[in-house]
Amino acid sequence: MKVYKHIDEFQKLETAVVTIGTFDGVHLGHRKIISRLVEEARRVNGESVILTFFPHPRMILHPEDQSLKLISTIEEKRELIEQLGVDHLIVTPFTRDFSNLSPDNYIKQILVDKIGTKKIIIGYDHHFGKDRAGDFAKLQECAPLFGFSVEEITEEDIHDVAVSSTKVRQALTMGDVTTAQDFLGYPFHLTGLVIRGDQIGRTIGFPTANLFLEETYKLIPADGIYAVMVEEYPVSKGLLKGMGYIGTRPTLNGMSRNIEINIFDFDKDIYGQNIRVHFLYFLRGDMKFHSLQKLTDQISQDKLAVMDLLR
Ligand SMILES: Cc1cc2nc3c(=O)[nH]c(=O)nc-3n(C[C@H](O)[C@H](O)[C@H](O)COP(=O)(O)O)c2cc1C
Ligand SMILES: Nc1ncnc2c1ncn2[C@@H]1O[C@H](COP(=O)(O)OP(=O)(O)O)[C@@H](O)[C@H]1O
Repeated sequence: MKVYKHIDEFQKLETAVVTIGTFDGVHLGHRKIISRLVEEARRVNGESVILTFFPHPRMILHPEDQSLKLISTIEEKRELIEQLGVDHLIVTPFTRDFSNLSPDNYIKQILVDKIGTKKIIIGYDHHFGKDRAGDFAKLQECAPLFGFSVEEITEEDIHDVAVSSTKVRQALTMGDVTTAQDFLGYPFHLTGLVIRGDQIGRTIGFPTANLFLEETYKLIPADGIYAVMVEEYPVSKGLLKGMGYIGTRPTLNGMSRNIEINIFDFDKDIYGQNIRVHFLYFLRGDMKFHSLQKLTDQISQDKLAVMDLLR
C-alpha cells in the first residue's frame, strides 16, 4: 500500500475507486465498506484509494485540548487498512483551507483533478465541503459531469453491522475490552516503548514492563487488570501471554497513570524495546491494598485467573 502524507503528493490515477472517512479503529462497519472498495477496484481493474484526515481539526485548532481520544493511532490505522488490501492511503491534514472548499470545488479539485475518481463509495450520511454542505445527492448530481459513479452504503447496511467508533470508545472507557473486540473484529491494542519504572515489580516477583505511549490522543482503556497478549513491535516473534495493569498504583500512593505488563514465563530485559499489547479480558478494577504483601497475594490470584482465561 502506498501512503501519502498530503493530498498534493498524490499522483492522479487512471481509475481510482475511492472512499472517504476517519475510520477510527477500522471496525467491522469500516471493514465492510473497505472490502466493498477493494472488491470494486478489482472488478473495474482500477485502484482502491482511501482519503482520510490527520491531524483531526480539533488537534490543530486546540492542541491544549486533550479530550479527543482515538481508538487507533495514525500508524495503527495505516497497518489495519493495509491488511485489508487497499492500494493507496492518503492522510491529509484537515486544514482551514481544506475545510473551506465548497462541495463543488471539493469534488472537482480533490476527487476529480487530484485523485482521478471514477467511482466513489460513500456512507449515506457522509458530508463534505464547507459547512458540511456536500452529500450523497450532490455527488450524484455531479457524477455525469465528471464521469464518475457513486455507490451508497445505505442506512440499512450500516445498521446491519450496528457498530460505531463511539460505541467502541464507550466500551473501552468502561474497560469492556471484549465488547470492543466484538465491534472491532480484533482485540484492542496499545503500542509503545518499554521504559524504566520504580523497579519494585521485580522485588515482589512480578516484574512489569512499563509502557510509554508517544501519542497523547490514543484512548487508554479504564483502569484495572486485564488478560493480555504481548508481542515485540514492529517485528513480532510471536504472542506471549501476560497480565496488564492500568492505574495510578494507589497501594504505593502513585500519582501518574501507568500502563504495566507482566509477561508470563519470560525473564528478558526489554527496556528500550517497542511492544504491542492486545487486550482480551477485563479482570477487576484498580484497588488500594494496605500492604505490598496483600497486593502481591492479589496479583498471584490475578495470574491464576488470567491463565485460566487465556488457556
Ligand atoms: C496484575 C497486576 C495487578 C495490579 N494491581 C494493582 C492494584 O490493584 N493496586 C495497585 O496499587 N497496584 C497494582 N498493580 C501495580 C503494582 O503496584 C506495580 O506493578 C508494582 O508497584 C511495580 O511497579 P514498577 O513497575 O514501577 O516497579 C498491579 C500490577 C499487576 C501486574
Ligand atoms: N516477565 C516479565 N514481564 C515484564 N518485564 C520483565 C519480565 N522479566 C523481565 N522483565 C524486565 O524487567 C522490567 C520490569 O521490572 P520492574 O522491576 O517492574 O522494573 P520497572 O519498574 O523498571 O518496570 C521490564 O521492563 C523488562 O525489561
